[in-house]
Amino acid sequence: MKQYLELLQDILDHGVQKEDRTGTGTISVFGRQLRIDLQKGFPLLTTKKLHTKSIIHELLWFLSGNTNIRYLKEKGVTIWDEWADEEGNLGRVYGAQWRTWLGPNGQVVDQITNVIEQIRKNPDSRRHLVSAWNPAEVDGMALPPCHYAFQFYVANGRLSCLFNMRSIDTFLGLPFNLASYALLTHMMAEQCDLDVGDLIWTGGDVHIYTNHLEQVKLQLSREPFPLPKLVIKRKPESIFDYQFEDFDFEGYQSHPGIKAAIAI
Ligand SMILES: Nc1nc(=O)c2c([nH]1)NC[C@@H]1CN(c3ccc(C(=O)N[C@@H](CCC(=O)O)C(=O)O)cc3)CN21
Ligand SMILES: O=c1ccn([C@H]2C[C@H](O)[C@@H](COP(=O)(O)O)O2)c(=O)[nH]1
Repeated sequence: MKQYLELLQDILDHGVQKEDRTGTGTISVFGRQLRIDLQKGFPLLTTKKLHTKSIIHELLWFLSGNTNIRYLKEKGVTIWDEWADEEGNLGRVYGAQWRTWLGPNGQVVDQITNVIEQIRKNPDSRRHLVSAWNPAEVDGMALPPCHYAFQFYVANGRLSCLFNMRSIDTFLGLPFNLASYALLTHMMAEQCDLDVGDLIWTGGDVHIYTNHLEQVKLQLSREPFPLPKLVIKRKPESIFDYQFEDFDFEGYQSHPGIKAAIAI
């Protein structure tokens, strides 16, 4: 994850001060890309301890199509609490767009099922795309999608994934997002009988909140450990049947966690 640490340094070196919606203040750069070879290990940060439980449950929750935080709360995951209403609803965020995109004539589009079917049947297609950015529904969401679209690509028996983010909380959010899409790529690859290839991240407004600067410097002072290996213990019937217990990050060695306030 040298690339991630280089990105933090890049923002420190080139970022401009920018006010933001949350009133916290950021330093920000515009337009960056990271490329991670998933054959070389699982991209879980080692320069601070990451809460893998939150990452796995959030992804399973997206895949289930659910947009109420009840499931997360039951699992002890609190990362979406601040954005939910009194009933726990977030509006038609990620899960709803991935699984039940609503078409003009009342049709319901399951983008995840469709993309898997297409990867299997027509691997060379250049249309393996899932979009969470639904302009007609953005106003009803607690937070418009930050990771708004992703695309798969098959070559030499390997599945690669490119995901796009419009706005990136580089210290708190991005380590979660990288691990989440890496996990999704491994699951999709297993379901399509492919190996994993590259994970490519593209970012628009890539920022560090000004109240994360000390934490960033601490992280940059640490020496990374070797990356862990993801073990998926079984191959379920479908992408929707994975359970938390199916995943193990073998050999995950990290520096201690670093506390930071989330900008709301
Ligand atoms: N400002 C901001 N940054 C984000 O990354 C973000 C949002 N807002 N809003 C929506 C979701 C929620 N996400 C979050 C929310 C909290 C943590 C966080 O506090 N992480 C702690 C551990 C918390 C835990 O897992 O229980 C960390 O140290 O990584 C991370 C991502 C990602 N997204
Ligand atoms: O998965 C996520 C979700 C959110 N973020 C960050 C990016 C921004 O710091 C905020 C969203 O604020 P906007 O004003 O809507 O851009 O949340 C993230 O990094 N990853």
